[in-house]
Amino acid sequence: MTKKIAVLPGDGIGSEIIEQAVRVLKALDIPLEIEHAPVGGTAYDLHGHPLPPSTLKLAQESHAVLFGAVGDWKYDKLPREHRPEQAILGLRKSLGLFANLRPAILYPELANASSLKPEIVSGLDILILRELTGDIYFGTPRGIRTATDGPFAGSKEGFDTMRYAEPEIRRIAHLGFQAAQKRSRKLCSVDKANVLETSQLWRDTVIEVAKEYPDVALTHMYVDNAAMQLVRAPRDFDVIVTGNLFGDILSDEAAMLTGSIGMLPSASMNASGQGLYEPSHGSAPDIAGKGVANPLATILSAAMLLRYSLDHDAQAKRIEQAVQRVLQQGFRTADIYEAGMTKVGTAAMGDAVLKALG
Ligand SMILES: NC(=O)c1ccc[n+]([C@@H]2O[C@H](COP(=O)([O-])OP(=O)(O)OC[C@H]3O[C@@H](n4cnc5c(N)ncnc54)[C@H](O)[C@@H]3O)[C@@H](O)[C@H]2O)c1
Ligand SMILES: CC(C)[C@H](C(=O)O)[C@@H](O)C(=O)O
Ligand SMILES: [Mg+2]
Repeated sequence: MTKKIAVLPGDGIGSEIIEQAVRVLKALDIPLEIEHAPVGGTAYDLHGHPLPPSTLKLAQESHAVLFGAVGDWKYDKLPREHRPEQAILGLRKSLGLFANLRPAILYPELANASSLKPEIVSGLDILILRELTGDIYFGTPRGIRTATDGPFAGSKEGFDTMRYAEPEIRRIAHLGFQAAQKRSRKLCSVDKANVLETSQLWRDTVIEVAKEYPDVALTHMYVDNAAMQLVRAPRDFDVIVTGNLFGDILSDEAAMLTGSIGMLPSASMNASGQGLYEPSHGSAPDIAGKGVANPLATILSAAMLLRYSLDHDAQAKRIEQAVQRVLQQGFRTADIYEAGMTKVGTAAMGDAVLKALG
């Protein structure tokens, strides 16, 4: 049966990197119906909304969404609901994409590109499981108001609400334990339970859920320590489960262990297996339009799409092996370049992956 894929390139480098991932998908001989739609600032300019109803409808009707990136500094002065980032947040919330998988894997060929020394990072393979539809990202009330008490009464104050419901923590915790069972049976839950009530409930709930997974070794770590341990001894981690905000920050940190944020793919899944696949990075306005962005995180996200939403594990592996092959052949975009390698732009990296598919 032909599967429908919604392709939402977005802003900045979004269209450059998505183009390469779509070329790879089309080269696989899998019957796919691929439909593009505008999102983010691009959609705001066209339709006055970063997530137009037609784009949301396409995403809802598709088996999977392949997403580029959204955002540009030029929209920073818009009211929040019109900003490009609301598109990705809106898609996550509307599609119920609560589980965000961000695998940080160091390809051996990039050992010198990592921000850490090869002896600390070689063989790195960790999975950050980030809860994606709760936390301070979506909690209400939020806003900017005049403070009525405290030393700053009378001044403007910004406020947000961090919140997690117990079932919300429970469902991501289950996925964390199940992911750990398929790997090395180690799960580290990251929170800030020494300060935050939300985190206390998080920790208590994860401990409850752990009773159903006696074969998994559960540890807990405060997020500040986790940020430190990730650069001190990253291989001590296997699966990390954490909330939306901490997961956002820790996954960018983990990306640099793999050589570049341009290497970190992601899958965001809902309860019925529908997924949105996107690189973990943003629209990179500083390099947009120059043809130099690394498309590999997006190409690897397309591999995750095949694995998790279309059940084409063999084709997913084919892409992952092709990526490894181009790295072995010495092709490097600027972000992972080192002397002696062949520096290529976005499209030439796409060409190399296509060729390496075999
Ligand atoms: N899911 C998303 O769409 C998403 C994710 C993160 C940030 N953003 C948005 O993107 C915009 C820019 O944010 P930012 O600068 O903080 O983060 P960013 O991830 O866009 O860029 C951070 C740095 O990484 C580099 N970089 C990112 N992707 C790269 C790639 N594929 N190849 C080579 N270098 C790459 C950039 O050039 C920049 O120097 C903002 O509007 C932000 O809100 C969107
Ligand atoms: C653009 C922004 C809303 C998004 C997030 O914070 O989740 C991004 O940083 C990410 O990691 O996907
Ligand atoms: Mg982020």
